[in-house]
Amino acid sequence: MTVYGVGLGPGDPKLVTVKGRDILDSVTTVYSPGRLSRTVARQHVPSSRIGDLDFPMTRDPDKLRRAWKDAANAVAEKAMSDDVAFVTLGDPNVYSTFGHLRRTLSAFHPAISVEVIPGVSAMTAFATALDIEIESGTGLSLREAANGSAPTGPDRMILFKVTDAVETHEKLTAAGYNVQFGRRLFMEQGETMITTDPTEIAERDYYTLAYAEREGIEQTVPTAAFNTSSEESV
Ligand SMILES: C[C@@]1(CC(=O)O)C2=NC(=C\c3[nH]c(c(CCC(=O)O)c3CC(=O)O)Cc3[nH]c(c(CC(=O)O)c3CCC(=O)O)/C=C3\N/C(=C\2)[C@@H](CCC(=O)O)[C@]3(C)CC(=O)O)/[C@H]1CCC(=O)O
Ligand SMILES: C[S@@+](CC[C@H](N)C(=O)[O-])C[C@H]1O[C@@H](n2cnc3c(N)ncnc32)[C@H](O)[C@@H]1O
Repeated sequence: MTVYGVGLGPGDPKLVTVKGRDILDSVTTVYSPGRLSRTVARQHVPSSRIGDLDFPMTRDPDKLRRAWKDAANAVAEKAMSDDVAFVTLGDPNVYSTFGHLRRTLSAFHPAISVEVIPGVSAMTAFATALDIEIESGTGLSLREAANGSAPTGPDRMILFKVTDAVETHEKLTAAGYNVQFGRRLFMEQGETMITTDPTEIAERDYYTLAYAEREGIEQTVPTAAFNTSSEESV
């Protein structure tokens, strides 16, 4: 049988894909790595079909390996007879626990088939919330910026896990970036926030992103000229 990795999108149950919802309807058990993804899954699945697994949020490699072996064993046992799903917020292949599950299954249970249903990642939800466009010809890098860190280099970056917005902002502006923050985007749990002022989101909240754009970069797409030309609109 199959283990489906289902991306739930940023949090709004209506942003779950039709295919993702069909899979959630069809499987016998839906596993989730945390409270928020479980809450979203619960909008589509009765609690009797939600599975129970324990995931430590730690950097300790021994603890992580032990927990993932236990989790993969439990999922694999169920998947001997049934199709099951493992949900994640956003997309399963973007900075997600699903990678751990897939690697552990392939190491210890190679016969189990795994299929991924993509989801609306926080990064595309963020572009929409900010009303920015990743124009043709431009690059965009994904980075992490936990605990006040501030990666630099690329012209445009989306930073995940911004847990100290004030310190990250200070470092990025010193390095020549303009920064915007987004918190709890397209989620029903908590208030959505978009701001350029890090003091408004000084309190730690894991569900925070930053968009950093190097000052002075130019738009190169042909239609950008319409914003400055004297051509008449109709
Ligand atoms: C250790 C730490 C370091 C760090 O962030 O680097 C870390 N998470 C931390 C905190 C934390 N995590 C979460 C909350 C909110 C709780 C709440 O409020 O409900 C808080 C609390 C807080 O921030 O206070 C929720 C959460 N996180 C992930 C998912 C699942 C998913 O999305 O798949 C969900 C549930 C989402 C849902 O509901 O489903 C996923 C990941 N978290 C990881 C690491 C990676 C795993 C380890 C590894 O692979 O090495 C991994 C796999 C990937 C990654 O994040 O790269 C840091 C420790 C604190 C510190 O010491 O600073
Ligand atoms: C472990 S990563 C999971 C990313 C997810 N797989 C995705 O594709 O969006 C968790 C980070 O994603 C970001 N994130 C996920 N959902 C979010 C949301 N609705 N609003 C703001 N940030 C979000 C936060 O930066 C959070 O620290």
